[in-house]
Amino acid sequence: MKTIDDLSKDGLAGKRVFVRADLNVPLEGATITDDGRIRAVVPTIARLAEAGAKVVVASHLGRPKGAPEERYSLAPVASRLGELLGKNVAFANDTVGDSAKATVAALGDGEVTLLENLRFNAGETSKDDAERAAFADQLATLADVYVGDGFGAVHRKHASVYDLPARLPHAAGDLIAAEVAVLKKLTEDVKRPYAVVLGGAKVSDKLAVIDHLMEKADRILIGGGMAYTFLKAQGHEVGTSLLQEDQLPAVREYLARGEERGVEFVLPVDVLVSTGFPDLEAKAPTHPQTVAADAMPADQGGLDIGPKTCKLYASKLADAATVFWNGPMGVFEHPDYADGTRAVAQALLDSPAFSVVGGGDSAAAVRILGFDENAFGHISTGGGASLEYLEGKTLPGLAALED
Ligand SMILES: Nc1ncnc2c1ncn2[C@@H]1O[C@H](COP(=O)(O)OP(=O)(O)O)[C@@H](O)[C@H]1O
Ligand SMILES: O=C(OP(=O)(O)O)[C@H](O)COP(=O)(O)O
Repeated sequence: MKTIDDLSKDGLAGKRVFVRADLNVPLEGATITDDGRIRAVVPTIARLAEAGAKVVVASHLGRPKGAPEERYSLAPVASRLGELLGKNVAFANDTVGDSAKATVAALGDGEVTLLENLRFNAGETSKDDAERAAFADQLATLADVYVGDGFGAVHRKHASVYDLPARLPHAAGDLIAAEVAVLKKLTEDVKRPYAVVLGGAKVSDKLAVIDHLMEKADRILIGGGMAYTFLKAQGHEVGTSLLQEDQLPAVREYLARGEERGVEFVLPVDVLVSTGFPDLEAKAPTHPQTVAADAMPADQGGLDIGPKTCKLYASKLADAATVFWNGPMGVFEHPDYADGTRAVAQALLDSPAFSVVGGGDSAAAVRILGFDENAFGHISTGGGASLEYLEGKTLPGLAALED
């Protein structure tokens, strides 16, 4: 992959450089609750601006369905990016429309603009090659050079990630280069025992990587929204919990294969349950009950791992030499359901293991719960992206940056 150093050889002053970042940060209303993903790409943007480039930054936020939705606007991110860069960031309130064209045309050398959410355009995520290509053609008119630095989205075959770099001279940004350097080590020389902790809410995406992880990991600990498909596969009631019904046969097969191959699956022994989903903005107390994982009431859902599970998971991480963790153990955004995630983070710090924490929300959780991010081996900005990288897959957004 070419780097910014390679691009710099031809000079960047006066060139419009499109930076595909992952600025998909957690928001409560218009308040950014963790700006880690913005800080992670600031060095790349600052460096390009210092070289005199006209920097056009673009990202997705959340999962809007191809049309504008106010709650997924990147406007709050433009302000924060400006504060972190120490310079004004002009915000274009569309992606390839009049506002974007005018804002980019008005950029002076060394100035920065942020475009509105790429996913407000159906072409960004379309499975139809021609539709994606048409959107990439429109994006290409806004730039002379492409820098891919949205590591968290490199596993997505999306127009700005995959199709656009084919249309412009391109290189990897400093964040992608740094992420790949660390994760590459985990694919080559992993010290054992190797434990993987999986949780979070993107259950279908992440269940798919377990097949391969079983070839690599000695132990797989399951929490968060992932846990209930496993508990159900074992025949337990999971009430109103997140459940990937169509994956039950696959999960049963994983459990059977794990037993055969000596890969240990560690599942919750107790969980916190409640009726309904907690209000993450008001954060009013919800009085959850702790129940055994095989005795969940049919009218309630699991929102965190329980105290016995926290102890069990800490013991399974204490003697690991390498740990990869993606996905919070519960709905950590609400204080009633943050203890499981806190316990796993603490267990990683107490363990001598080299620990990699990956994922927008996992990384945010570690910081929001007050842990020192520098105390972990590596905090990756990508969850699905790092899991698929570890799987050995060709990631569209990395392949597109190759020469
Ligand atoms: N039991 C659960 N039920 C519903 N959502 C959950 C549960 N456990 C965790 N979550 C949610 O998972 C989300 C993060 O999932 P995900 O996006 O997969 O992680 P990451 O961004 O780290 O890859 C958090 O917003 C958290 O509230
Ligand atoms: O948050 C992200 O991924 P992650 O939750 O796996 O870390 C990325 O921004 C990708 O978002 P997507 O999973 O909606 O494509």
